[in-house]
Amino acid sequence: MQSDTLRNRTSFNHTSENQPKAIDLWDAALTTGFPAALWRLPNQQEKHLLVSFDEKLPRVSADLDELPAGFLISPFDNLAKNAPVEAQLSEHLDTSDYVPQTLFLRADIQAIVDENAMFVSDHNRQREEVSEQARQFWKAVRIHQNTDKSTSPVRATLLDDPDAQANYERNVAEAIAAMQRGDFRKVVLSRTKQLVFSSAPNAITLFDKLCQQYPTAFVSAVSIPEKGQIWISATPERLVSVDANGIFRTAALAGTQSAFNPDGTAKRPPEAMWSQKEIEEQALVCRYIIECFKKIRLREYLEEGPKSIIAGNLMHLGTTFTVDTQAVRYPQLGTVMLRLLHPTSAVCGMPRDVAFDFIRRHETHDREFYSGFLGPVNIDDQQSGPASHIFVHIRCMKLEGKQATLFAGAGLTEHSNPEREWHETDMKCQTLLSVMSK
Ligand SMILES: C=C(O[C@@H]1C=C(C(=O)O)C=C[C@H]1O)C(=O)O
Repeated sequence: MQSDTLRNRTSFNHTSENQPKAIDLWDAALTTGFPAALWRLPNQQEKHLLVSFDEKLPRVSADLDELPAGFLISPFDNLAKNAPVEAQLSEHLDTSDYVPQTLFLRADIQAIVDENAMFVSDHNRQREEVSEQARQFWKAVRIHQNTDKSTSPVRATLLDDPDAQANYERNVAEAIAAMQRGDFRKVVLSRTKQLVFSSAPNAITLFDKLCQQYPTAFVSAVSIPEKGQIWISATPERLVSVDANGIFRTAALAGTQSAFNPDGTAKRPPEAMWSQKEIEEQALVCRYIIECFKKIRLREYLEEGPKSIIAGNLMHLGTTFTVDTQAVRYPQLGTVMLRLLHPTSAVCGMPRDVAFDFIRRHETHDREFYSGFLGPVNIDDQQSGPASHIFVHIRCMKLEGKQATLFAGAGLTEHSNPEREWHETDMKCQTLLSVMSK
């Protein structure tokens, strides 16, 4: 197969011999050093894969209206490194001193994989511009197609940090004291957990297991060769979506409990009991979203919830907000809300700037892409037109060869209990850990 034969959309039937599979495209991207993203939207079967021919990814501002088809991944702190926190969080940030940190993987090759076939299209900018990259890439695909993929199972070992719990609980206690003094109302403190594998695991295998185990999550694997990292996640939290019909969606998710009863049976969401602390915590996220709508004087939103929502091994309280951008004549709503919403109080706190500063002073790890956002932008699926689906990057891990770092946080209010919050972050780590022992 020559790249020349791949104009716009080519379909490969999995049943015919010697056709590449998604794993061949993914492995070829890894060996040629091209960035790649693999994802599956909530409640969908089809999987998507894209490969970008930019070895160093462009840093962009997350403008859903301007960007071509691709995939965004933003760190938690996605603002100017050189601007003070107050300036960064101000709505009036002068964008001329602003160095965007959001990475953009342009869809130079895009594949949609469903049960029977794979459809590949190339969005080559100027064909000549990337013809050498395309040649290298398809050559690598052919090599991978003919490579035996049977690998021995990889074992994951948790690296114990004996001080981690005490350090986390001390920070939580300080946050509670600050909130009792009235310094702020909510903050999300996170921690990490380190793992080492017996050999570098294949991200696609983990991705497939996550897709199977969490049908309602946004599951993704993003390879960023310039950082030597692959980020893998199964997040339940939608930040901003604008579908092919111009329907905007966002959600307020907070409050956490196990989705199982102590006897191991699954809880029924409508019967879940929530404490006042959790109800307030989630209400703060709703209020934050409504404040963002108020800033742009948008009143025509549909609010549904809060309802108990299953997210794998956990249950959360969630409220969804929907706007018909065509009816309200606000086509840029997705871009504007993305800018206003991130970081929401589901991952930062309230008031946002004070919570952001508290996190910066207390967390000893860099959150990097954890609690940032990620997702496809202006990507066409098989039926409708282009759509963008951006999610909050939680329930995630960073893979660097054989090493993995899991990230998890818990929303704190003045009524929090440090030990319980630690336990909550442990349950959140289980979302990914549970597929690694299988
Ligand atoms: C911060 C995380 O999750 C967020 C915090 C929650 C909470 O504090 O109850 C619940 C869902 C998410 O909005 C995480 O998973 O790391």
